[in-house]
Amino acid sequence: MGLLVNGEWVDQWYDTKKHGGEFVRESAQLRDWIGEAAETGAETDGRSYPAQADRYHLYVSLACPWAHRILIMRKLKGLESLIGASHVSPLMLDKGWTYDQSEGASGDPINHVDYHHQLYTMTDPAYTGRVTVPVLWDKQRSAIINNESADLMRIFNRAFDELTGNDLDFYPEDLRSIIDDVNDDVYDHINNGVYKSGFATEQQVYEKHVQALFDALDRMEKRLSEHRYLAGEWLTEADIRLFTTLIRFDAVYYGHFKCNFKRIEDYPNLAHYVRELYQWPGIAETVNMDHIKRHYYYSHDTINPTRIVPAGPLLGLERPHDRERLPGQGIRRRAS
Ligand SMILES: N[C@@H](CCC(=O)N[C@@H](CS)C(=O)NCC(=O)O)C(=O)O
Repeated sequence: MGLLVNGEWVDQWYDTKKHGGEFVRESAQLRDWIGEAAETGAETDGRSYPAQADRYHLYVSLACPWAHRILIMRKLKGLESLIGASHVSPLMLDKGWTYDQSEGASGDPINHVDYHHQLYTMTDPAYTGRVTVPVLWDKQRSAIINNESADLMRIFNRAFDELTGNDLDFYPEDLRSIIDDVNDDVYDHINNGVYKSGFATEQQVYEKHVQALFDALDRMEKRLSEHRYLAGEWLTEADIRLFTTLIRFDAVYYGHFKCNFKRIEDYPNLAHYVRELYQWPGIAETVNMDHIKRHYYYSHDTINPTRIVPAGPLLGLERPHDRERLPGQGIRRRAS
């Protein structure tokens, strides 16, 4: 694993020493938009490009929780025929993410690159920073349009609606303040909290983040004991953002990242909630447990030097759930 420095690839693990043993996530740098940013609730000073069929291409990892959000949005917003997708190999080693088909990648039919970092240097030959998935690629300009999953969710939620006729709204205006509050808590303490726990290189830093993670899981458990979904009766982007961490939790974060006060299976509401979302039409097809487990256990050799990938656990995600006991209305439609 590494990063680009002035357009040159440097093989280097996260520098936690610089921050007293803390993993500090770098902000995404490429933040252009598609369609009207204001309509999606976004504030951006990036440029905006038009929504067009077959102009954009998504590059993801099937292992990555941030990329997974976008695959779910692409599926539920009916964008698969308009926006193609390629996935990297689950093994992220000295050259970073690769499109090596012999290692489980899809290959790259658009730019024919071997390494994901080449997409960044095609965009900016002097790029300095981490090379992350997901990215949305503009085939017309041969450049990355945006590499921040939170932005891409909002773009997919709105920009292509006139082309697809899909008016499902995962960020309804009247629920935005609740969604924003939940997102802040979930992002800092859960989505990023598992990484801050797992990548910590000092005992007290790990303990601080793992405690904050489980305090936040307790808050979500309580919220979901009263409401079918995080923002109430409607399934929103907040649920998708929590789901991609929960679905990886018992298989990866509990063991590999030492987030082990409890499993998700031990929380009655979270356990049933994750099953409801997994069983939501289209979502199970976006979950690839083989890539998820192989990526983390094989790529992070500082944490797991033997690279043995655990055989279990058996997750039983197809088991029935009890979420119908709470009132739910599904996904909001923009017109309603
Ligand atoms: N802010 C980004 C973060 C994405 C991210 O960190 N992706 C990970 C994979 S799960 C990655 O590509 N990491 C490579 C690295 O940090 O070098 C987003 O949400 O889109």
